[in-house]
Amino acid sequence: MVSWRKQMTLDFLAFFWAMQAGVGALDMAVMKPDASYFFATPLVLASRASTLAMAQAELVRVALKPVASRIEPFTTKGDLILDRPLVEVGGKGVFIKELERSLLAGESDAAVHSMKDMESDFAAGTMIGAVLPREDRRDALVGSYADLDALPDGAIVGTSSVRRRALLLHHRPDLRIKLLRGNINKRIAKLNQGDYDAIILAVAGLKRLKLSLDYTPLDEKLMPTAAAQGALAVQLCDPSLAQGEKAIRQQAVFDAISPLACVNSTIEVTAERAMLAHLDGSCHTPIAASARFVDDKTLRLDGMVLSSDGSAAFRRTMTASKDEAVALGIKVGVALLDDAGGRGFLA
Ligand SMILES: NCc1[nH]cc(CCC(=O)O)c1CC(=O)O
Repeated sequence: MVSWRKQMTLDFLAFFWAMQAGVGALDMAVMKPDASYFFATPLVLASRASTLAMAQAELVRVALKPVASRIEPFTTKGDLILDRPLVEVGGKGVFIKELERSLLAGESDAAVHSMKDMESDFAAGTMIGAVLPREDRRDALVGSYADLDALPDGAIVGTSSVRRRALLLHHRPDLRIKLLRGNINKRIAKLNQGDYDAIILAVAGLKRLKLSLDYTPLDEKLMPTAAAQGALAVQLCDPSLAQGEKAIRQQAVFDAISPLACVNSTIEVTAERAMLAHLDGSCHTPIAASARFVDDKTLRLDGMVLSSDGSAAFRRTMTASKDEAVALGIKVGVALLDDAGGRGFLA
């Protein structure tokens, strides 16, 4: 097998020869071997070790073909501490930091994340190489009840998300919300044991794990979703900051990852995350942000902030050109803060 470095040289020589001989761009495209030649060793995808994270990383691995890649699992702090709400363990970053460390240390080439779990600012020197086509973003009511209205008085509902808790209590103050952490299979096992009447999980996770169980996707009018829910992000080192051989490999990684991007999903999550960043990226505050295209050029962003017990809630919907996703996110964020009477509302 020809090493990728030697192949680079050969490719350059071929290009040089083609320039000299006046071969057209079309012929060059045909001469160019497939992207997998860059990797003497396969592209290493870092993932959390949970079953959902591994299934998501596998989606990226398959999408990357013909570039050869393998998945390297990492156990994160968020996976180890399961008896406390995420906000107490250190917020969303607990799922991400170990993967970022592996990227920066050169142990992995790219990291696959649920974008919902990424803070607004990630490790310096890294970037989002691609946001994949988004899965169904809705929350699901899992269990034998067909809808929130069908839950009996005082029913015990499992979730550890401050947003889901606040929204549930907003609609049904009688419900008893009980902490539920751990990977999806453990959560479902706890439901089946009878610890809860129902639990809330993301539809995206259930679909990606191909779990066949009873669930009802919840209407987004009642349960607006978290920023970037259902979106997968691939994070990598910014190749423009590297030097020498590292830069060559990081550029090859970038070139392999960037075609996986879905433009519309990227624009949606950009608006949602801009709103979240303007309000509070810490996930202490219940915040929903969900953007959708209303036509080819126009984006509508639905944003909501609630008090943690759901008794107070503010919601705004605005539209803007798809080229102004960040401005739209900030505009909705500003309006919500104004409605809520300022930053004092954010816990
Ligand atoms: N914090 C856990 C988490 N992060 C992303 C998902 C679901 C997959 C997605 O939103 O893409 C989940 C599980 C859940 O909310 O049920």
